[in-house]
Amino acid sequence: MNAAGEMTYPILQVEHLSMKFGGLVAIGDLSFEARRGEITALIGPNGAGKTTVFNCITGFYKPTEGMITLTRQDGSAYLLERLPGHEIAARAKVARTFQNIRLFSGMTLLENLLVAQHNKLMKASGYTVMGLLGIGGYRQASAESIDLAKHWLEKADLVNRADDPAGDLPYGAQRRLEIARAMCTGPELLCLDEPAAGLNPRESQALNDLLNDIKQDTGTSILLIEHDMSVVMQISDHVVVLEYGRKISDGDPTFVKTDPRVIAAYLGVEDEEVTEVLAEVGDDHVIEQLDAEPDRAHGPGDSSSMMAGSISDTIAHSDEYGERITVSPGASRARQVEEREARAKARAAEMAAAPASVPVAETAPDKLTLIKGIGPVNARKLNEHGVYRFEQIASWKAADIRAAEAYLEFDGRIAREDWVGQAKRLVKAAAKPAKETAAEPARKRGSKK
Ligand SMILES: Nc1ncnc2c1ncn2[C@@H]1O[C@H](COP(=O)(O)OP(=O)(O)OP(=O)(O)O)[C@@H](O)[C@H]1O
Repeated sequence: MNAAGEMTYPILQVEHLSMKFGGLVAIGDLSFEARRGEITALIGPNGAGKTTVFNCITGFYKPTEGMITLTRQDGSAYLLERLPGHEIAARAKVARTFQNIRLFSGMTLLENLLVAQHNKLMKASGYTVMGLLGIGGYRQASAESIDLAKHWLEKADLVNRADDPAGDLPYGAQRRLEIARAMCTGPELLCLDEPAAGLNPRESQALNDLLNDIKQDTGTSILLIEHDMSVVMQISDHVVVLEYGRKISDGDPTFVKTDPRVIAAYLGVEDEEVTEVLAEVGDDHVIEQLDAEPDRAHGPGDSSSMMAGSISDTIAHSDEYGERITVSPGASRARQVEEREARAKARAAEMAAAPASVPVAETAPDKLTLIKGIGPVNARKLNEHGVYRFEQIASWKAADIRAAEAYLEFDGRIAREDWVGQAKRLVKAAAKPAKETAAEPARKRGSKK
């Protein structure tokens, strides 16, 4: 309910959305809302499932499970997962842009915006040649379309180039033209897939201005996928963060920016980078939270990355080498979680108590930070638990990895970053010069014979 006492429904409600591609679960039990008249950003690392969510909303994919409800200003509601793609645009009034610019590059800017209004013009023509010749409402509709196109060219700061081919525009201007074209369809929800990708700071600013204009002047709600945090943080009213197809944070930009789950999981950065981000944020509270136990209030906490919302499926993804990675066998059953954590803690304690396979005192410890993914903070934590050597990490079995992940609160990350493989390679590299040195005299002796 708003201040005037009217019921206000979110424009978009995504409920328990799942999308599977064969055995791969790209989205798992995702729920979030986009509020009317606001800019909602959907962010997350590469492969988090953002574009898949867009594709489900705009009818490119039919979700495996879940419900996507769009409620228009007049109160009419549409279940988008049941509508054919073209009706999502025409009836539910959802428009979108793509990660890769899709303009008619040989047509002028004005023509691009008129083509976007093709459906409206054809309707006005009554689908007859007579209509196209100017009888009936066609002439008026055509004039209105030109006015609308000019209006959006002005808003996008492109009116001076109305008669140039779209392909001649600089990249940032092409992005704005795409948005202007989408606005010519009169959407109530505008979905933008990485509109700031490849823009320089000046172009990013022009984009921010255009999106703010759209929000303020037309009341159009915007759903935005974006990697450029300067855009996200400046213009969004609400941010939803995904990781591996699941929601890990949801709130206003200030909340999300300082959410340890986002810093640790979304940014997926080295410890030192996390520390830098925290230093920038200047929030001791966040640092305390990172050191503390998972925050159960924000999710079932079945994993150390503290995903919000329960999930009944195993989430799996391809890594960069095309291998499947199981992210988390999700279950919001607290008991199971506690048992698993207790097992992991016991294993971590065993690891700490067990004598290191190489006596630490005899040689200097290895520089664990050479393993990608281990920063100084976690190297210290590992040292505290008796792990000093690449050899120790190289010999980790699945249970050790789980224990270390539980201890470092790095759910799935150690496996994903293949610390064991990295450690093995480092052990091998360290052994190499020694072998070569040993082989050298033999070779020399051989050559004398
Ligand atoms: N059509 C498809 N068939 C099979 N797998 C797919 C398909 N579309 C997406 N995926 C997989 O789903 C997962 C999510 O992909 P998606 O493109 O939605 O992520 P994203 O968050 O948009 O990533 P990026 O930021 O890199 O664009 C990835 O593992 C991807 O490989």
